[in-house]
Amino acid sequence: MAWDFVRENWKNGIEILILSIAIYQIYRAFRATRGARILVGLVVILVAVTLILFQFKFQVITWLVTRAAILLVFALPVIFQPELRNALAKLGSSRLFSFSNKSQLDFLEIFEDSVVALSKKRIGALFAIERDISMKPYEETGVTLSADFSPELAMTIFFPKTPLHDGGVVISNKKMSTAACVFPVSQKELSDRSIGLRHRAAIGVTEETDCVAVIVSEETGAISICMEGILERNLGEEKFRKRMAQIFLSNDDKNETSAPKELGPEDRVTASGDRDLVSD
Ligand SMILES: Nc1ncnc2c1ncn2[C@@H]1O[C@H](COP(=O)(O)OP(=O)(O)OP(=O)(O)O)[C@@H](O)[C@H]1O
Repeated sequence: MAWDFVRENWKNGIEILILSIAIYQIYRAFRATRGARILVGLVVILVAVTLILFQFKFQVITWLVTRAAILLVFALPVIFQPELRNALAKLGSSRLFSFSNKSQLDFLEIFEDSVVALSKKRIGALFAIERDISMKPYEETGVTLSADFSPELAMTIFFPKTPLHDGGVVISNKKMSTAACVFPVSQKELSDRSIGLRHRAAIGVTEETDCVAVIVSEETGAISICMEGILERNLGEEKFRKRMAQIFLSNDDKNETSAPKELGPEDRVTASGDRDLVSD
């Protein structure tokens, strides 16, 4: 009996499973976005109205609601325009910036050291490391540098009251491409009201592109990483370096990554030590 039931309905079971996974994945992708709230609101109104109409059988209102539901289908791409744009851009792009060789690994190490030095000196900073999606629209808001990354330059740019310290630095292909860039400030309602504009700009730019933002808080010196609009705050030095390696060093680079990690601290190019530009 039970076997017959399974034989007759296994296809329905698989269908339900596929649909559940798809709906859950869509929910996961969109739950933190502004569009999700609008959609939930619309769906709740639609379900409530449908239930009322089903109960009372109002013909004219039923006709109107059915037409409105069709309009909703056309409205969805507009409501989810930022999310769709992001998803399509990710789909159509290829990986241009992966740390796959020694020079790139060196860059990562210098970058980490610079961020740690900025943190120790409590110099507020915001970096956006470009990956697959172009950051051109944000680069256009800033001042072109096209300079090799160096701890000295990072310090000079973000040193308070200098002309370029306001805004973010875009790092593209291991170079500091632009400084003083204005990033989109996230519209997401943040539970933590203490999160200021620098961190919100990091959330905003990583919501719009696939870049990795690294933030140093001027107030506390805390280092944070932001990806896909998710902020990982107050990472200590060790955790910051570990997360950067996890993000940028893919599995097939393991052999190359292990070598520099074995170097002692004296072998590293540090922003403090010899290269100290700004006194504590
Ligand atoms: N849209 C933006 N794009 C890039 N940088 C921005 C943007 N808005 C603000 N900033 C930067 O953030 C600085 C102000 O930071 P604010 O104190 O509001 O933020 P915060 O997240 O609390 O950071 P901190 O912990 O460093 O104080 C500005 O001086 C500017 O350099």
